[in-house]
Amino acid sequence: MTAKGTLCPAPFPNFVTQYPDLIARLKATEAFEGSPHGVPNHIIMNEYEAGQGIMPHEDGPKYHPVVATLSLGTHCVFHYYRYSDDASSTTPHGAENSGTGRSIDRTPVLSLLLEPRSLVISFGDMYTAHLHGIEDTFEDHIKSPVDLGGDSDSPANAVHIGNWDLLQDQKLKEMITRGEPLLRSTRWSLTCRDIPKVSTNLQRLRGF
Ligand SMILES: O=C(O)CCC(=O)C(=O)O
Ligand SMILES: [Fe+2]
Repeated sequence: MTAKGTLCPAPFPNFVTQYPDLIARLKATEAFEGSPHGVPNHIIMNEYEAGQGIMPHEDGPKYHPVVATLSLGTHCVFHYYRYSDDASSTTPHGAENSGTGRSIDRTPVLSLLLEPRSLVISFGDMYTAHLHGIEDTFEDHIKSPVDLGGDSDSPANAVHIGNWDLLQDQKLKEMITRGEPLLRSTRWSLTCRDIPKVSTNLQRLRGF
C-alpha cells in the first residue's frame, strides 16, 4: 500500500487462494459483502514471540472498515479500547495518550480469547470508534466463569473474556476453569482487509 492508501496489487500465495483457500472461506462469512471488492485484497502477517503484543491502535480509514484476523500458533487475548474523551466517557481507570492527541481508557470495553486457528471479525463501531491491542505478556490469566469454589479462584489480574461460550478448545477451557495461566508461545496472525483504492498503473506508482 502506498502512503496515500492505494494498493499495488500482487498475487496472493497459494495457501490464500487454493488450499486452505482463505479467500473463499472469508467470503463465505459474508463479512465482506458490503466491501468494494467483496473479499479481502490485502493480508498482513504478523509474528509475535511470547511476551510480545501490539499497542492499542486503530487501523484507520484507508481500509474498508471490516477486518478479519486469523490466529495461528498460540492463543492471545485481544482487547478493544475506547477513547476516554468520548462524550459517553466516565472517569477512566487509567488513561494513556494514543499518540493522536486523544487519551485511551486502559480498561478494555471487550476482551476476547483468540484460540489457535480462530477467526475474529471486527467491524462497525469496533472498527471506526475503538482501538484494539494485545498486551505484552508471557502468560494470560483468564477469569473462569465456572465457580468451582476453594482454590480455583481466578487471580486478581484475571481478564473477563466476552467469548467464553464460543470457545472450542476444551483443554484451554479446562485450564481456565482450574485457574491456570495460559502460557504464550509464538503466534502468527493474518490480518485480512479490503483496500478500496487499487492501482491500475503499477509502473507509474513505482516511479514515486
Ligand atoms: O495480530 C493481530 O491480531 C492484530 C494485528 C493488528 O491489529 C494489525 O496488524 O493492525
Ligand atoms: Fe490493527
